[in-house]
Amino acid sequence: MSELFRVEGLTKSFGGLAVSRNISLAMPAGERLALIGPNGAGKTTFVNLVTGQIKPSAGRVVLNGDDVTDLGAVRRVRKGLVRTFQVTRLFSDMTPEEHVTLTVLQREGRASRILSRFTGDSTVADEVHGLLGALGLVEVARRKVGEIAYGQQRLLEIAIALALKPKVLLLDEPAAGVPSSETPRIEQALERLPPSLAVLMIEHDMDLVFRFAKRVVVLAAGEIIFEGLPFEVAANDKVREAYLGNYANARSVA
Ligand SMILES: Nc1ncnc2c1ncn2[C@@H]1O[C@H](COP(=O)(O)OP(=O)(O)OP(=O)(O)O)[C@@H](O)[C@H]1O
Repeated sequence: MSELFRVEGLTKSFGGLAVSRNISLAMPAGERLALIGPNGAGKTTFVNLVTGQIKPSAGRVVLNGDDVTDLGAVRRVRKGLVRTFQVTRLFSDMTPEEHVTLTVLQREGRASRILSRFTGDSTVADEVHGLLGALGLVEVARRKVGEIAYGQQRLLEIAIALALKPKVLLLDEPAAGVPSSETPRIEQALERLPPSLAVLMIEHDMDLVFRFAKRVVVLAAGEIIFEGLPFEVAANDKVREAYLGNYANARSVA
């Protein structure tokens, strides 16, 4: 498939610490890419640079042929670059239905009318229902977020991200903090993401990485040290070295 998204020479330092070193990467539509690496490798920083939360000191971010490097995060979202966060950012007193409805209305530029006027809008309601259904959240659609399982909260974040109609979706550890009994639900939801969407997922759970990803990129100390097929990653000496420096247990990349 043809290229949808590309970063070129993305570079960032915090003080004297080089956290992104000349990172270049391209993704076609429909990509399923896992970005892995030891703690502190610069994975979240990479997502922050791509989505405009922070500015690079050098390099470019290109979406659909447009250079978006100078755009802020909100304008990048409108162009289709959407992320989720490592730690949930939801309102515990609101329901999943309200979260997704507000996101759809915001996308449509109608959020100022807020919830009072949307109730009769069956197009919005249908879209919201469809998104919640796709993520398996229909039964909890009208429960307060603070009362639903953490795995469901994480799924809600994906529903919200999808409500923004992304072209490229960056998932920062979608299974982090989720009890193992709930991870199959996350996996199923990831499998059902729209096929044309390009997805980059940061994840430490290697079982999930191997099931999800068609391609794996490994970052260590801000640099790409490996790019290839999932089955190749564990056998790569540079990768083993990078992980073994941080983890006593080689299973992390096995
Ligand atoms: N705003 C910041 N100011 C200074 N240093 C930062 C900032 N953000 C990140 N860092 C540092 O940059 C390095 C990379 O952090 P980052 O969170 O990108 O790594 P990561 O690969 O996502 O790690 P983890 O797997 O633990 O989430 C770390 O050493 C971190 O302390």
